[in-house]
Amino acid sequence: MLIWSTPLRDRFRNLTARDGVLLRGPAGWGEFSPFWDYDDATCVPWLRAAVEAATLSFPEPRRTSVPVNATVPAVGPERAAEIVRASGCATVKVKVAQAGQELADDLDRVTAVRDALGAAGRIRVDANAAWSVEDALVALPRIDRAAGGLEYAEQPVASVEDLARVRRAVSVPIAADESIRRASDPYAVVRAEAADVIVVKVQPLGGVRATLALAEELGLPVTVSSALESSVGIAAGVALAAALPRTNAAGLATVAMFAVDVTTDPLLPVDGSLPFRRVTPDAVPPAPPEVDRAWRERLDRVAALAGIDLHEVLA
Ligand SMILES: O=C(O)CCC(=O)C1=CC=C[C@@H](O)[C@@H]1C(=O)O
Ligand SMILES: [Mg+2]
Repeated sequence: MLIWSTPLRDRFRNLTARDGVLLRGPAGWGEFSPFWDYDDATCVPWLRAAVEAATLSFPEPRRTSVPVNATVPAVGPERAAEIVRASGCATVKVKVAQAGQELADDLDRVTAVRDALGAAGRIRVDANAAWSVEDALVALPRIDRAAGGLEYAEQPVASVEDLARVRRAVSVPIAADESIRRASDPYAVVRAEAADVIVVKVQPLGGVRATLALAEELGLPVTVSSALESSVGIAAGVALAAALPRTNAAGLATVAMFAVDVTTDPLLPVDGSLPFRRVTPDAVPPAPPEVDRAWRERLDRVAALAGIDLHEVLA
């Protein structure tokens, strides 16, 4: 077992650092890295995903690489343009509706992204459920104009009912993220016709196979996205995107946000794509002792809750 920790280059999801556990099993390495604000029960599918990656091979890929989006946190316009240019990606996801910021900040950021990206690239935004319906109806048409057309808006509002309301009222396509990965009933999005696209993530949805099955049942166009994993976890996201019949540009270029990765051969985009491959952690940035201890205790608690004997599974 390896425990890693890295600072982030820019604040993201109110985080300035990211850490997690890497587990080695007969098939390779798996990652367990639920965010610290998740309780133990919520972490059970995250552990199942790690165990799957460590014990089973990835499903047969339909493609050897997957296109990815650059991810722009709620930074100022100059930094946003710099991230876009450095990424080489033709699709960019921009965070909007950050607490403490104004719509003007979102418009400046999105305008800078369009300038840096050029006319041909796609721009999507993610509000992480921060708007009310009223806010979304004001903000989305203005951001759509500043972007010169949005591919879609991810989780503009929190509830499935409100997503459906916003979707009916604006011309911008709507993607559901939290309404899929944090929901007890991901099918509610389909029943309510609340989204044009679903965003899926391997760890919160319990692994590559479980997520493939869910995506097939939901039947909507899919964007695979990361949970801000190290390259080990990102490899499982690439495996999912590579196995899907069709996929939008995936939100898997997030190792670029890390100051340090766990490998000397990180999964960073080349010409806007990531290759399908396993990752071996050969340069793990160690966690401070208290973080290391907290992960070991958390892993034990979640494994007990999940009924998983890690010694047996990973041996
Ligand atoms: O999708 C991307 O471009 C990057 C990943 C990403 O945005 C996220 C990763 C981890 C946690 C989430 O808050 C966030 C998201 O909301 O999609
Ligand atoms: Mg999201």
